[in-house]
Amino acid sequence: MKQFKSIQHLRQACTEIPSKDDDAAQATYNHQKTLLKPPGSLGELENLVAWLASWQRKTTPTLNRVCIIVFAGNHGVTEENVTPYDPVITQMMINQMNQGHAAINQLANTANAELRIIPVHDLKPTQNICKYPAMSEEEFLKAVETGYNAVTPNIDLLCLGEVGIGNTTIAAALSAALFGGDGAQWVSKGTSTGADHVANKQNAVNSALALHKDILEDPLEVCRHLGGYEHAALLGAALAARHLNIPVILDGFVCTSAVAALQRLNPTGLDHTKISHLSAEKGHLLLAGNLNLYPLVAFNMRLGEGSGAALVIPIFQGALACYTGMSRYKDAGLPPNQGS
Ligand SMILES: Cc1cc2ncn([C@H]3O[C@H](COP(=O)(O)O)[C@@H](O)[C@H]3O)c2cc1C
Ligand SMILES: O=C(O)c1cccnc1
Repeated sequence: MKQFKSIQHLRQACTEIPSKDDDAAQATYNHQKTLLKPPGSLGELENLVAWLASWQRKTTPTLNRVCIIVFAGNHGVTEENVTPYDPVITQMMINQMNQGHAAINQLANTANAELRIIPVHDLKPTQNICKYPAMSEEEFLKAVETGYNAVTPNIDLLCLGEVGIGNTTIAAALSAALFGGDGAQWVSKGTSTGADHVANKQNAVNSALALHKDILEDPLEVCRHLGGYEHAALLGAALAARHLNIPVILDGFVCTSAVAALQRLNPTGLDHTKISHLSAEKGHLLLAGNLNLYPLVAFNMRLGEGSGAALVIPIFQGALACYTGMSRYKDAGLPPNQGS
């Protein structure tokens, strides 16, 4: 079991990270040129195979074990009336997921993926970020460890998701703290349909930024002061995946905000991740742009739970099936590809 004894110890794990295997990526492009199709005709699918190979560090990537991990947490900022839903829904959604009845269960089944649901900090809420640091150092590091240790080395592709009433406010606060701007730029409605919640969310983000102004230059302190338990676990899981050569698919705004600090700590820190879909939360586009990570699809979804990440798994499965299943020109008795 991984333990982080201090923020400094965690910072070191975030900065000293393996790089990708460019030779494995190049080997996939070489093989793709021999396949029975015009060169490059599978477009982005060819790049996805190369990306999987470079982070799995093998010339023939595998997707035998695709795992979706949903981290759950609660948030003191719900005191600020930032969401119409009661925090008890977080536990209720975990129960539903454990019984197979949530949206994520249907999408996970469709993609043949394993689903793990992990409550963080026993679902006890963080402190209200408008008044206090969200977590103590110990609480923060424990939540990061929970995420880190949830990732087992046998996973081929890790999809990340979350549930936690109030967590889109936290996503906006983290994004503003890491990349500048204020509540007006980063907040949108989350689960709400009313303007009142949006105004309250903006005010909450602005007062949290003012309260914690002295730590905004330090990405991990930003995560501790303005983040949430599930956000910290998501960061830990994405970090573990990097150390274990596992590529990662992120869900929407909440997931992306949770792991963004990894790129601030090392400019390549999120290169092993892809954003699955562009969330309907407007902050997601701004955040993706700041991270230089571009979502694979835009379906106007704003659910969370890992739903967007699960949705794109079949794209990767299709890309790999072509790569491993197609004939080469020479298998078909044809001369080598004339287009290459
Ligand atoms: C029934 C229900 C199921 C959900 N599944 C994911 N979320 C999503 O909505 C919440 C964040 O939105 P906000 O910041 O507006 O509270 C998180 O739980 C997120 O996973 C849900 C929300 C609800 C109500
Ligand atoms: O994009 C997200 O992550 C999101 C949007 C709305 C509600 N929950 C999550």
